[in-house]
Amino acid sequence: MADALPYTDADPTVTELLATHPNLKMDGVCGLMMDGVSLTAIANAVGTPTWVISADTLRTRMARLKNAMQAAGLDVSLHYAVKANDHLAILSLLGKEGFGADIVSGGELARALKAGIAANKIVFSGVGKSDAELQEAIAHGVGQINVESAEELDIIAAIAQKLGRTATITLRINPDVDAKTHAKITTGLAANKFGIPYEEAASLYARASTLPGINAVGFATHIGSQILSVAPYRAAYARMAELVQSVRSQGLSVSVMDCGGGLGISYRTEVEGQPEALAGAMKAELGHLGLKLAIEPGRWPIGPAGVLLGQVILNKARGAEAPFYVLDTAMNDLLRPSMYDAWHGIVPLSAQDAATPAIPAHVVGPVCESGDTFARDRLLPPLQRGARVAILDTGAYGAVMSSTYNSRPMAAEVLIDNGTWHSIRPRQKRDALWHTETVPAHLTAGNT
Ligand SMILES: Cc1ncc(COP(=O)(O)O)c(C=O)c1O
Ligand SMILES: N[C@@H](CCCC[NH3+])C(=O)O
Repeated sequence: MADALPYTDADPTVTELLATHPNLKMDGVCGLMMDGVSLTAIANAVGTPTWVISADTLRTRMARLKNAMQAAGLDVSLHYAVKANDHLAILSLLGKEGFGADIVSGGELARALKAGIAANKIVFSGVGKSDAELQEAIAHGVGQINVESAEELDIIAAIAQKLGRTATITLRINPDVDAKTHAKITTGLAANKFGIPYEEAASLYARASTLPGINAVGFATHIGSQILSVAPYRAAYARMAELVQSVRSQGLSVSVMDCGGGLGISYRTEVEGQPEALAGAMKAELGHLGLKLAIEPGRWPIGPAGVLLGQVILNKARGAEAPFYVLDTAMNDLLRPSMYDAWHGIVPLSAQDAATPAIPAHVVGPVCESGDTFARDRLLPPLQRGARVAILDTGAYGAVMSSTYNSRPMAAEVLIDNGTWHSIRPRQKRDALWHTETVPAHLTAGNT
């Protein structure tokens, strides 16, 4: 991993994008294929917008993370960050492979348990856990709760005692390290809401070690997301190592270090974060301490496993200006471009379209917001009404961040596993948009 963000201004071509996405191939006849399955065939069968996830990609990337840790000689448990993509099929797949889960809410706890992930393989993170969520987690016997504040520690101790249980905890420490990522997804700076201030960590750990209802086993840190450089990880882990040593010198026992998630992927021309480099940083800074380590990857394993299929509703020409390609998918489906100005590759499904010389265009959705823009001045072939595209790297923080804004139903979801595709969520029906809403009797139609 390079230590400077390796962005360039030049956008990758379709050929370059396909070269960095081994699960995608352009077939001269069938068009864009994922794991040997025609994405056009899927769009024909279920319509658009549709999320498509490659199970093989997810398995391969989780295996690479695991192997990287093992090759470094580290004892590391992998807890997939459920927030990245919480579909039951995904969690079931990961549960079957023996992975644990990192959760941040009662909803994610329920999903992970429903998918068959054992409670003792679940880590409960999250800056604000309600009493009800903590009770549920402790009653189910989750493996570890990452405590975010002194206040929360006392709340957990009280709930555990009331339930007659002992809660195994780590303290999540804010190491005040800049992860050099987007400001909205950096979490390890003192100004961020996450974690316990580094300076308070040792004394709070000493207190936690004496609290009834609490089994304090160590520390956790998570400095942000889409991290491309290894340097911030090393800086954070070095600080955590110092903390472990200082706490141990007080005679306290520390056996666990949860190293968080955050490894970044290549959306545009970035060099993606390398699991082997992450393992190297963990080994260099923490390897000598005899700790049981954990990581919580979300984006890295599943981001590149997914695409979002959309169709051009209109090619809105504007004379000499770049045209607007208005898709049938929008910011209510994929929020990342509107929220973070995120860059996602856009590839036509038709080989013929993909081979046509590109012109600059703006790719937008139909939602009534100018921010509903997937790409500005993107070099793309002229795309006519009805042309279909795949928006790349949408497996993480895609479907999970969707809404029904503008009364747009939730998109369909498909999983490709071992060369066969499965519908894993039908497109939401129109009347499901309001099926939980009630209208007071005096407002119903016909009432004057
Ligand atoms: C505590 C915690 N762990 C893990 C993750 C997963 O991060 P990522 O998807 O970047 O790997 C997050 C999200 O940033 C998080 O807040
Ligand atoms: N939602 C963010 C990542 C947040 C990570 C969770 N702490 C994204 O799409 O990049």
